[in-house]
Amino acid sequence: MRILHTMLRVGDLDRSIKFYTEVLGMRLLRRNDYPDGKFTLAFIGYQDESEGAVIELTHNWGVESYELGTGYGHIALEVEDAYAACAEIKARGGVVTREAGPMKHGTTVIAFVQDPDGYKVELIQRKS
Ligand SMILES: C[C@@H](O)C(=O)SC[C@H](NC(=O)CC[C@H](N)C(=O)O)C(=O)NCC(=O)O
Ligand code: NI
Repeated sequence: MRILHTMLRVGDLDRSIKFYTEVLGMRLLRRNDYPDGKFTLAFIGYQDESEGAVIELTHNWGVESYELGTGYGHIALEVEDAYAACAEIKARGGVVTREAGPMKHGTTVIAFVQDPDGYKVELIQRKS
C-alpha cells in the first residue's frame, strides 16, 4: 500500500488552485466535474500521482466555507530552507502564521502557512 492523497474541502476551487500552484509551486494534475453530484475534484501536487502522494481539493458547488474544527492538523512539505521559503511565500502573497524556527520541545526547523480556507501547511526544513 501507499498514501495516494489527502482530501480537503474548499470553498472556492480557483482560489485554492491559485494558492497551491502560484504560492506553493504545485502543479494542477487533473480536474474533474461531477455534475450529478454537484462537486468538482482537483488533484494538485509536486509529482504525478503514480510517483507520490497528492492533495485532492473537493469543491461542493454552492458551499463557500467549512468549519475546520479542532482535529485537523496540517499537511507537511519538505523545504531546503524554511526561512527562505517563508520569505518567498510572503513575497507571493501567502500568509505565514508561524515563522521559521526550531519546533517547540524539539529541534526540527518548521514554519506554518495557511491556505485560503485556513488549512495549515507545515514547512519542514530538510535536515542537513
Ligand atoms: C515534526 C513536525 O512534523 C510537527 O508537526 S511537530 C509540530 C508541533 N506539533 C505539536 O506540538 C503537536 C502537539 C500539539 N499540542 C498539537 O496538538 O498540535 C507544533 O505544532 N509545534 C508548534 C510550534 O510552534 O513549534
Ligand atoms: Ni508535522
